[in-house]
Amino acid sequence: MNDISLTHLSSNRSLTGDGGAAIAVRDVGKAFQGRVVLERISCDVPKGQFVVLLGPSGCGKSTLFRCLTRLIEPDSGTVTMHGTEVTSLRPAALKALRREVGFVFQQFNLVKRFSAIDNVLAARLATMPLWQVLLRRFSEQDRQLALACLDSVGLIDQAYQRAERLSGGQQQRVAIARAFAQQAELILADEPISSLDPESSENVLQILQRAARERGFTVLCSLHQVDLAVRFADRIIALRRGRLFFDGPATAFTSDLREELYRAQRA
Ligand SMILES: Nc1ncnc2c1ncn2[C@@H]1O[C@H](COP(=O)(O)OP(=O)(O)OP(=O)(O)O)[C@@H](O)[C@H]1O
Repeated sequence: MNDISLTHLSSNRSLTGDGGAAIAVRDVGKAFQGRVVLERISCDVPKGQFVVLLGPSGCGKSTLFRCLTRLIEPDSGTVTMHGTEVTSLRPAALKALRREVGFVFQQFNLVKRFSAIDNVLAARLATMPLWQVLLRRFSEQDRQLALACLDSVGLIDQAYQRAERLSGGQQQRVAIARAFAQQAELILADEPISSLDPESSENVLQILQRAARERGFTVLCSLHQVDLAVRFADRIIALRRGRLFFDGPATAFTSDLREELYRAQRA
């Protein structure tokens, strides 16, 4: 891999880590038709860490996830990302902020008939002038970056394969490579392994973990698999019935707490 690609593979922030929060959530509340789904949630996602959001089905994970970039509008509270208060942004600024976030979805959201590299290059469209977009004229530098991103998820040999011919795990890795190519500081991965087999799941989580540890990305990822969360995450945020249940290092999320989190749901 050449120098250009290596340079561009890190997120824009310093790898030394300056502490502080990439995302600060303060007193966020949300109700649907009068039913409270999130109750005054406050938590931080520290810069450069791999943070997993956990909790039983229906506890409000997706709602909180979507409130972060206002795909769902919170009723109250504030969300701040890298010092910008997301909750007070006007539509154009909000749109620009969303472009600074690498989203990874459960269903990959790839263009199936495009090759892996073209899907990754799609991340560069927002930075290109319209005429280049229309002609799909990507610069050599963008192509090198896309190849480097595919290489970093172990898919360099599949770069010109159509997305629809790749396995689910491979497609999710292309989606992660696309988020890398965006050079966003923050990756939000909403249940990225829920449709993958165990081996592919571990592979994807390893890639996200390395993105934080070795490249300085901040990664927030919602999961259902507690064991994998404890194994891979630096930090865990757990919700129970719309309230914050746990927010701390993964090593402090004991088996008793795990039991309690899910017992509460059954009660
Ligand atoms: N648009 C909506 N309108 C009404 N109720 C909603 C809406 N979105 C979510 N809910 C409700 O809010 C609660 C929390 O849903 P949410 O999807 O955030 O939970 P979750 O923890 O992500 O669940 P899962 O793990 O099953 O995906 C659920 O009871 C759900 O039915």
